[in-house]
Amino acid sequence: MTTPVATLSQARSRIAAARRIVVKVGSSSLTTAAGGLDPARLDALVDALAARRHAGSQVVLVSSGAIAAGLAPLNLRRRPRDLASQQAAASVGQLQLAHAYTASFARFDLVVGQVLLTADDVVRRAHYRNAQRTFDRLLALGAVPVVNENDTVATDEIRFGDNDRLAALVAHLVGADALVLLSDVDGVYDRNPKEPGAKLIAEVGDSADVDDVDVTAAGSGLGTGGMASKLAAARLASAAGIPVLLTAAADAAGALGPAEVGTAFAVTGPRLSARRFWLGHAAGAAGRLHLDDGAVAAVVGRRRSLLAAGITGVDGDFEAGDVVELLDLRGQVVARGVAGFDAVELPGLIGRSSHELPAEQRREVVHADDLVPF
Ligand SMILES: Nc1ncnc2c1ncn2[C@@H]1O[C@H](COP(=O)(O)OP(=O)(O)O)[C@@H](O)[C@H]1O
Ligand SMILES: N[C@@H](CCC(=O)OP(=O)(O)O)C(=O)O
Repeated sequence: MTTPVATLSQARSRIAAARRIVVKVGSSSLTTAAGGLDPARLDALVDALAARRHAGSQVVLVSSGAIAAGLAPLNLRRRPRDLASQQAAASVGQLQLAHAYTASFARFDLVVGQVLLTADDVVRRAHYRNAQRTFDRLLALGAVPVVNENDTVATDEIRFGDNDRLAALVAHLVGADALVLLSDVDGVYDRNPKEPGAKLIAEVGDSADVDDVDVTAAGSGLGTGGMASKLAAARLASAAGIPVLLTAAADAAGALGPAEVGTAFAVTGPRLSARRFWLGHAAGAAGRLHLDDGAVAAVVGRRRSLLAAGITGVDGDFEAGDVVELLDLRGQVVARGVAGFDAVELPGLIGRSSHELPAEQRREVVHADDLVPF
């Protein structure tokens, strides 16, 4: 169904008009049930991306499927559970993916560039600036960046965990105008879509509106995240000013044209500066600071710096410059920030007022400029 842009919801018209768009496709949409890439589906996706490119938009593709594509060549019958076997499968499958995209985009004289990222690459300021520069240059040169998690080197601690989240982070990193999540289901349903009577939710004004939706039904078994990780990614992007469309990969041509398919998420917050976005959302806090109620009120309520006097405990082995989580007395994460001290220095300082501390230690434990309250 094609609708004139003027009658589309605000989210849908922004997605239709987006100049720079990040599209994420899940494993289940690219592979056969037995494992191995499905060339027909991959080509159909690339047809839709190339059409959008030729209509004047810049496109960044976040593609899963490395692990699934590596199963058949390694004679693995199902997705392995242990990290080392997943990494081995991804190492084989990523080459197949890259080759398949290179050949498929070449049908349209489009060149692809591979970008493999770990969560660490986007949590470290110098790394994310490098990634940002690479994306910008690839796009300026007319290439289509094809992104995946760098599965072969990512350990549990530095994994994004799922590519839905990676896609939301990349959408912010590249300053995208829209994020499109393509899956094997054509949108968010009010319950397991396989249940009779399940209804598609076409528009989400505030992602809290879908907090109560049942997303526990398992997906294809080839992907990782399921619907819960897609909703979390949509929440992350829409809160940072990026509208999101979630639909089926089979509807990619419609979703990237002005067709009214899937579930559209309106933006719920302003664009954040790159620094504050990464601080708040990038994975991998290196430690935790426990705050008393007064410190929570100062940091979250009044946007003040965190001083040693309001800290009741310290966990983790972090260094000054690392990202840490700030927790209230009930154990809820209330903010994230950059530590101003190494963890080993803090036990001697916490709970003490500034005037009790030696001059060289009389400074903020987390400066307000380096702090993102939730
Ligand atoms: N409320 C819901 N609405 C839509 N899909 C849901 C819902 N709950 C569970 N799902 C399941 O989520 C699956 C999509 O997740 P997943 O298999 O991880 O996809 P992908 O490989 O595209 O990342 C769908 O196959 C669907 O069965
Ligand atoms: N990096 C992994 C991605 C795993 C993942 O998030 O899969 P999916 O849930 O299908 O998007 C791979 O390429 O297999």
